[in-house]
Amino acid sequence: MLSARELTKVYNGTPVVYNVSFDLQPGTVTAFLGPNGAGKSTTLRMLTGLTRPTHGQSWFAGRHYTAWPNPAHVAGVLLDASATHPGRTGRSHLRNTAILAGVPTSRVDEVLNEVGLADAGGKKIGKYSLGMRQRLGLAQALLTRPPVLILDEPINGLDPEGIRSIRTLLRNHAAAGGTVLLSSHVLSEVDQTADRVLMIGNGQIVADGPLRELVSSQQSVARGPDSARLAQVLRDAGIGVQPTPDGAVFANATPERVSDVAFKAGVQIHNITEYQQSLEEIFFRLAGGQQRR
Ligand SMILES: Nc1ncnc2c1ncn2[C@@H]1O[C@H](COP(=O)(O)OP(=O)(O)OP(=O)(O)O)[C@@H](O)[C@H]1O
Repeated sequence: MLSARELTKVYNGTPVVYNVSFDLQPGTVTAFLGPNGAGKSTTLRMLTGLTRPTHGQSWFAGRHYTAWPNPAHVAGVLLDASATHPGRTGRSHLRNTAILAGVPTSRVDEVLNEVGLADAGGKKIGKYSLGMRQRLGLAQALLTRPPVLILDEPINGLDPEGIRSIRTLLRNHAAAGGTVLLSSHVLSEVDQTADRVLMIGNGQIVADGPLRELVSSQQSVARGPDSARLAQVLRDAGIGVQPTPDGAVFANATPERVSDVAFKAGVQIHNITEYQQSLEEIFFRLAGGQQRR
């Protein structure tokens, strides 16, 4: 299990990460979501010992990352995909990393294959596209077959096929009992990948929960033969309503409440569904309104 307690980082008197706590369980993919500058990278750097917290602690299976004799075997980390020598080939970069981590070099071709770089292993990293560098960073993180993956924006720069293959890879890692924490500032990137979302805004966790719970709303979209009458009876019951462009009624109440009110007023409803908030809407509701400390 990966745990963080009250992780806080203060730069020049300003907290850029404040009181961030979570526990991540094996078998799960967690997305760490927030806009640019929200504090995602700083948190990941604190977890992996690259930045010293001003306050708070974190543990991988009971010990801080850097307290493990060979941390690369505890967690595979991708923090900055550009931190590689451009004159080396992808394969030679991974071979060096494998030797340092005590991994047989036969693993290098395996992992190049896993991330879809089998044909590019002999090419100089300087000639790699951003997406290829992301894949190489991921290959490096996977080299030791670590139980935990900590990935900063791993999907950034990938084409749709790349996104699909990384999603599958991360889901498979979790299905095999691994723990994945990936950051992103693009909500749609993680909506088919993550079981759980930790949203961070201005350095603080603003939401934490399964994706399904975060997207559920207390709002409905109802359709009936007489939308104007339906809207009127809902309004009379104190429910905020709005017509939708396609002739339905958007109501600020659960489908159960809307159905009850309409039934009592004798107004027909043909179809009613809970309104599904997009991740963008949730994010801006929760994080967008936060004031900087
Ligand atoms: N070494 C540093 N010194 C001073 N301020 C820093 C330092 N590192 C990060 N910051 C500031 O901390 C805040 C959080 O940055 P961080 O990189 O953690 O955000 P992020 O959510 O990862 O954003 P991005 O998606 O842009 O990488 C930003 O305002 C950033 O300018």
